[in-house]
Amino acid sequence: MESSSLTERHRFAEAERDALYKTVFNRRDVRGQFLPTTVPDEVLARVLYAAHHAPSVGFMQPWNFLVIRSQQKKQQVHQLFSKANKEAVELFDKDKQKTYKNLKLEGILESPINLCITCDRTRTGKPVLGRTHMKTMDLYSSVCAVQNLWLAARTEGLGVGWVSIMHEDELKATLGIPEHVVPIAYLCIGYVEHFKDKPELETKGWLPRMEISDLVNFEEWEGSAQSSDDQELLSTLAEMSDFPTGFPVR
Ligand SMILES: Cc1cc2c(cc1C)N(C[C@H](O)[C@H](O)[C@H](O)COP(=O)(O)O)c1[nH]c(=O)[nH]c(=O)c1N2
Repeated sequence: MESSSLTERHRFAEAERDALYKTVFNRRDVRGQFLPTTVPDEVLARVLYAAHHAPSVGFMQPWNFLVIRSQQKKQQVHQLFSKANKEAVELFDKDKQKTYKNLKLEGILESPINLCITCDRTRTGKPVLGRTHMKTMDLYSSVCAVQNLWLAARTEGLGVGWVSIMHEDELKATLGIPEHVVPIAYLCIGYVEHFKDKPELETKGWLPRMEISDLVNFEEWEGSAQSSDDQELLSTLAEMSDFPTGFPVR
């Protein structure tokens, strides 16, 4: 078989690829524009099912999905956020504190669904294939589930906001999460008035997006380009950064 047909064989059609990249580049962390509109259960089921098809170390599938709809439970979690957020602001330099205070960093009460994605570190017993040496791999597996859900939600027109400004032990106590289970992501989910074009932390001057070509190295840490292929890759990446939205697919 010719090499060109080999490379084409498994590639998705252009429109399908565009749809995936569009999803990636238009996904946003949403905190502020939630609508109270109910999320139909079949939509929620689809994004949860997408999360459940994430990769996991040793096929451990360490995740659980805690769906929170009651305003009472949301209030309790919101209190955890408020307390931790007051502590958090003090940790930044004085000049950054003003910007910090102007950021909305959660949408716990306004979003119709809160979701806690967890990692059960004992899910398939010991040892776990692939976690024998790098012990945090189960945690990363649950993060993969979060990302699957986040992307699937974007295609459904659902906003997702990740809230991590709270004490882990307090969140566990509030949600009744047992000792051996780690809360990975507390997410606020719902339909939104609009999706922003860029991260709010970028537009509000917290931090800029870095140049990807500054983050790619070769053969070893801080290794510079070795070959013309390496150079080519770097210049292609540098050109991509020229697009205002990060990519030409809109
Ligand atoms: C592990 C983790 C934890 C958090 C976040 C993300 C991730 C990956 N983010 C969202 C984060 O600020 C956001 O992803 C970046 O600013 C980039 O913006 P977009 O996600 O591209 O819109 C986030 N945002 C926020 O307002 N409050 C928070 O507590 C957190 N926590």
